[in-house]
Amino acid sequence: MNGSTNIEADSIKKSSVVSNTFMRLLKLGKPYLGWYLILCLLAAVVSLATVGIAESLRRIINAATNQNMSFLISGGIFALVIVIVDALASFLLTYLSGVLEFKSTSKLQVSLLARLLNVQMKDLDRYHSADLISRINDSAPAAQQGINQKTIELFSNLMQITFLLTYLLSLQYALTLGTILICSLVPLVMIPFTSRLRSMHEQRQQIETAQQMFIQDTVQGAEVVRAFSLAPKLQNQFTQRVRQYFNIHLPVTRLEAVGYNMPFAVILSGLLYVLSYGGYLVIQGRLDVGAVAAFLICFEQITNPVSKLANLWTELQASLAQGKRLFEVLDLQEEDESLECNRDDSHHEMLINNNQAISGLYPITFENVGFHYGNHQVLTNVNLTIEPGKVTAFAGPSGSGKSTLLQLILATYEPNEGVIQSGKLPLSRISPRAWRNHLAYVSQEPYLFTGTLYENIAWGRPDATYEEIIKASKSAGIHDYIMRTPLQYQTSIGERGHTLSGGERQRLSIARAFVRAPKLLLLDEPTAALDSHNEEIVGQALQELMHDRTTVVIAHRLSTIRNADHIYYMEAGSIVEAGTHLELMTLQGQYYNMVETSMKKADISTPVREEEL
Ligand SMILES: Nc1ncnc2c1ncn2[C@@H]1O[C@H](COP(=O)(O)OP(=O)(O)OP(=O)(O)O)[C@@H](O)[C@H]1O
Repeated sequence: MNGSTNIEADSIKKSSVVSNTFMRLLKLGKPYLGWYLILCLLAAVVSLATVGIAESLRRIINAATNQNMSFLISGGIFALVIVIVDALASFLLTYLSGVLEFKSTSKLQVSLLARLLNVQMKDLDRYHSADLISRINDSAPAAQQGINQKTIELFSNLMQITFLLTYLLSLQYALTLGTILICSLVPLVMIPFTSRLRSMHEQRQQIETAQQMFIQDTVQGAEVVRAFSLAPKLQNQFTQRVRQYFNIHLPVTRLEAVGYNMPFAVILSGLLYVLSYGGYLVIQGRLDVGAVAAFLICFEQITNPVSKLANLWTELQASLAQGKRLFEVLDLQEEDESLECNRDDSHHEMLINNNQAISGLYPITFENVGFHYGNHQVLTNVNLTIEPGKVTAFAGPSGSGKSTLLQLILATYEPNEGVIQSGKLPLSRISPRAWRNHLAYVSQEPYLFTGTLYENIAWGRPDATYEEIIKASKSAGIHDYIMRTPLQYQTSIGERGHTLSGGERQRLSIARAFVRAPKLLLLDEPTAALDSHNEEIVGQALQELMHDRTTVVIAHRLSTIRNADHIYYMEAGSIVEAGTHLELMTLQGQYYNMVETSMKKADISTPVREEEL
């Protein structure tokens, strides 16, 4: 009993999701109502022309049968006019449909990407990048076409059926009724296939996306694949995935093949009916030969849209499946939408507060901050202050939560407990976009975009002048290198900057931070992955960048930590020690142990480092 109630509730939920998706797909077409109107008008002209062609055929055949030359000529002229009108309207219909399809799809893709760029990071974390790419590249066009193309098709098919049947009724009542009966069987034979196809389309899409993710991971991890000789294993895995895809694709193709072809059996029996019953009516003297020919033409012209209508339903299932994927992303909340604004805040007040808060004049404070990724508690009861104009460093073992803390300052994630404030204003009430406009972030592994060296620096501040870009790259110590490349600032750096060394990539990202001239600088140990030579060059650039600027730095290198104004030492998501380097060394606690261990290591590898400390 309980089980059947659950099944019923499930199916009600599913059908409401389907109807909801359908209604939302329809709404996507709202801005293009004018286009639809023109296209429907053209579709109506094409449908009328089809009737005109059947009628001209009837006239020509009857004129020939009755050996009437003047009727033959007028029938020919009538046919010619109809053919010209039909050709013109068909051309315009196809062309304008294509333009509309491009316009509407690209607009949808743009808004989908805009949404992805602004959603909360915790939501983005749930998706694989290949899945998101496929939602933009595949789901958006398929869902949009399900509305644009299919709405026009639906209208033009219905129109064609109506005009043709009206014309046939005017020719012979009984023969037309039989035709209608046979035609109505076409969609009926499709019904058993449609609902099964919808769920199978969804499954197939999921497997397709998983395959794309696999390919993307394999291609991006090409170096590791080669280094660990993973090719045979991955090939094997991919073969299994292809087989899995085949296992779902095969029944879908079989169902589609039966579903699409069933109507043709009905159509053939219909033609047989028109020929035999029409022939009988001619013998009886109740119909002329030209009318039978017109009936044959019209029957073919009616069954075509009728079977298209039936297929339309099947195709709509695929569009609905894609629409569901599309709306899932479009429904994700944007960062600014989650801003905590109460009714007393006027927009103006918020702006003033924001500007004050992000002016870099106020300390950033954490009060009892806690954070978890899903169920994984990463930060617990964190209390700290980041003083303006000073360098605050975070040290601690790997996994203690330093990068996560930096992400909270970046407002990439929101704390689950406690509050982070800039001055007196909680970060949760500042627009993340406005907040980030005034800060720069340099990570351990800088992300570079496909493009030129110039473009990659300019991402720091797209409106920067050429001189500012040069100055920034000089400060970051990358200018000389750039000038040695073949096209200098216009040299392309390949996908994610793979043509550059680690040090060059890092200096480029520091130049990006320089050009931004941020009020708040966040550094996630940018020298951690560099050798000692590069570390020195990048280190000098960083010292200049940090000068007189509120800086938060995650430091593994002792040289970076030692120079900080204030140090927080973290363990297992909590701050266990805080103070200056000297204070913490005097304390002889965890920080002291870390320094001692590092010095011993440095002693073995590079004696110079000992002097640094
Ligand atoms: N996006 C994420 N989703 C889930 N868990 C995460 C995510 N990012 C980090 N973690 C987990 O949070 C914990 C803290 O990670 P975090 O990167 O903040 O530590 P860290 O101190 O910066 O480490 P490291 O010094 O090695 O960079 C780790 O256990 C990590 O596995």
